[in-house]
Amino acid sequence: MEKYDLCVIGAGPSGYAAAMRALDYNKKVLLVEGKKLGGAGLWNGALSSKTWWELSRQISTVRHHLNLQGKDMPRIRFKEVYNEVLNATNMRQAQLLSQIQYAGNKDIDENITFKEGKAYIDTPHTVKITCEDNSEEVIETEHIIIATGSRPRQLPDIEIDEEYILSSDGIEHLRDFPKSMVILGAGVIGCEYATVFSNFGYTKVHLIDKGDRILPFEDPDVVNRIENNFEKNNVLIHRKSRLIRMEVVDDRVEYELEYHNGRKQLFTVEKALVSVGRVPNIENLWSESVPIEFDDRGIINNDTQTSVPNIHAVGDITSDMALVNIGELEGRHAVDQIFGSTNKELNYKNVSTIMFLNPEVAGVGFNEQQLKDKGTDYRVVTLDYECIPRAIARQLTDGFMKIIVTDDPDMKILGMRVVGFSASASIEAIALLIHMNQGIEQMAELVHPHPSITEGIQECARILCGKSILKPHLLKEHVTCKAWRSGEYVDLLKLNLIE
Ligand SMILES: Cc1cc2nc3c(=O)[nH]c(=O)nc-3n(C[C@H](O)[C@H](O)[C@H](O)COP(=O)(O)OP(=O)(O)OC[C@H]3O[C@@H](n4cnc5c(N)ncnc54)[C@H](O)[C@@H]3O)c2cc1C
Ligand SMILES: NC(=O)c1ccc[n+]([C@@H]2O[C@H](COP(=O)([O-])OP(=O)(O)OC[C@H]3O[C@@H](n4cnc5c(N)ncnc54)[C@H](O)[C@@H]3O)[C@@H](O)[C@H]2O)c1
Repeated sequence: MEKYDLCVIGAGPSGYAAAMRALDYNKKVLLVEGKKLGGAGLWNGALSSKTWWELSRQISTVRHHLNLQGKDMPRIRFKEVYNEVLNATNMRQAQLLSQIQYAGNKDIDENITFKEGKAYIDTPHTVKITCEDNSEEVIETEHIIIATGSRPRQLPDIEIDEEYILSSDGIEHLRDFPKSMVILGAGVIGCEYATVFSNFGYTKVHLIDKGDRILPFEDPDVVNRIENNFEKNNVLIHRKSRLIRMEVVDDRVEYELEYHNGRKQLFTVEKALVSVGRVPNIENLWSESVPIEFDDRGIINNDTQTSVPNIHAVGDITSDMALVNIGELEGRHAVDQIFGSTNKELNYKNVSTIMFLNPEVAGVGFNEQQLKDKGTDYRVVTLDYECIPRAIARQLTDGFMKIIVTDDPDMKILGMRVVGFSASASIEAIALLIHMNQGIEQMAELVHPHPSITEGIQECARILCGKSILKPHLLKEHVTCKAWRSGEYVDLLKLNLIE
């Protein structure tokens, strides 16, 4: 029986990051993958959907410029776009694979073996691997990391056939851009694909959520901007209604809504996408002799360690945020816990996120909604992209940024949201300041390159410090500065409290 220091089950971003970190400790590592190296970090997931988004943005921009000149856009074929998506995912997979092949070279100290097959934990120290040809192998290991990820959640009354009613795993089964598509679930995946399909311009998108608004976890000012742009782009957002049924009838998707006033309405579209969250892949993973505790949100763990001391769980298989950066963080942390001497606990307070919408939305730290729920007072400054020279030069002035700080003289940064072009790049500086538990003074004083989007952040910081170049009381349409105190907003500009 082959023996390893560590067996990592699942080669998505979390498992891959864990395996690579174990090499830093000169350990003998086995990485097992049941489907495709890269997991949802690449396939039907993060990289593929972002490539769809980037391509859809380019097409939408070209169409806009051609329209301005009174010219028609040539027809873009689905298959050609799909091939570009495939090139991107293949390119990334080849990189990941080449690292493994190099590290698998027995002549070098670091040693990793990659096996394709379904892993099953027989005992806390033995793992059975079943290959596609049904051959089986059992290996022995000191430690195990479970990184088997998640899959789309299904609803009991709606059958996903991946032909007419799709999950996010089925987008690539499409043969052409559908003329119409309803998206059920207006969370991150639903809104990102609504953006992609409406950007390409061939699909009339309908959007439904069980909540009162799209992206229910985001602040209303952010959501309003995204909703307005959806509607400008011909997306139909169903409001004040609930879905009664959805089924395939005569090769089309029929769905019925009931509105708050009791009225019912029937719609027919070509395709449907169901994006109502994801569920952890915990089935058929361990035997009864391995008492791993779990609930319907995933494997229960303490700082990645499961109820079986030599078995850790990381990434989407746990109930923490389902993101590539979180999976990688957890994968690396688990290895440090196992082989290192760290006693630092994982910290999710300062996670940067980005949603690929129209425009993109980046965030770090708390939003206003979360702080209000916690009962925390704060100050918040917002600045329109129309005040940022780089955005003007790019003619992408649709957006705004807001910085949220503590409501005291220290003005420690609590969070930030940026809605607009290059949003993700601009939050990094703020993420660092939060990490360092710093106030905004540093940001106000730095010399930023010009023209850059980060100059907008600098101006926000200066507004809060009362020393801005753009005087907020003279630019009231583009700048707000207020405090949330004891359950209501106080306008800091009106009261002249900051200048
Ligand atoms: C459409 C979509 C878009 C997304 N966009 C983003 C984004 O922009 N940014 C972001 O940060 N996150 C994004 N995510 C989330 C991100 O993809 C996941 O959080 C991330 O992939 C989780 O990584 P993981 O390694 O934990 O799991 P996965 O990526 O799901 O990988 C798990 C792997 O384990 C394998 N496996 C399962 N069971 C077994 C077994 N028994 N034996 C062997 N192997 C097994 C699976 O085949 C899979 O390859 C997106 C997700 C989706 C679906
Ligand atoms: N850019 C990114 O970082 C990115 C992109 C895509 C996915 N992801 C990750 O993948 C995860 C899963 O994405 P998701 O969009 O599937 O989940 P989600 O939790 O973001 O959204 C699910 C949506 O479905 C709605 N919903 C649930 N049940 C419903 C029902 N019966 N009828 C109608 N609506 C219903 C919810 O109200 C919610 O708005 C995300 O939480 C995120 O962690 C991240």
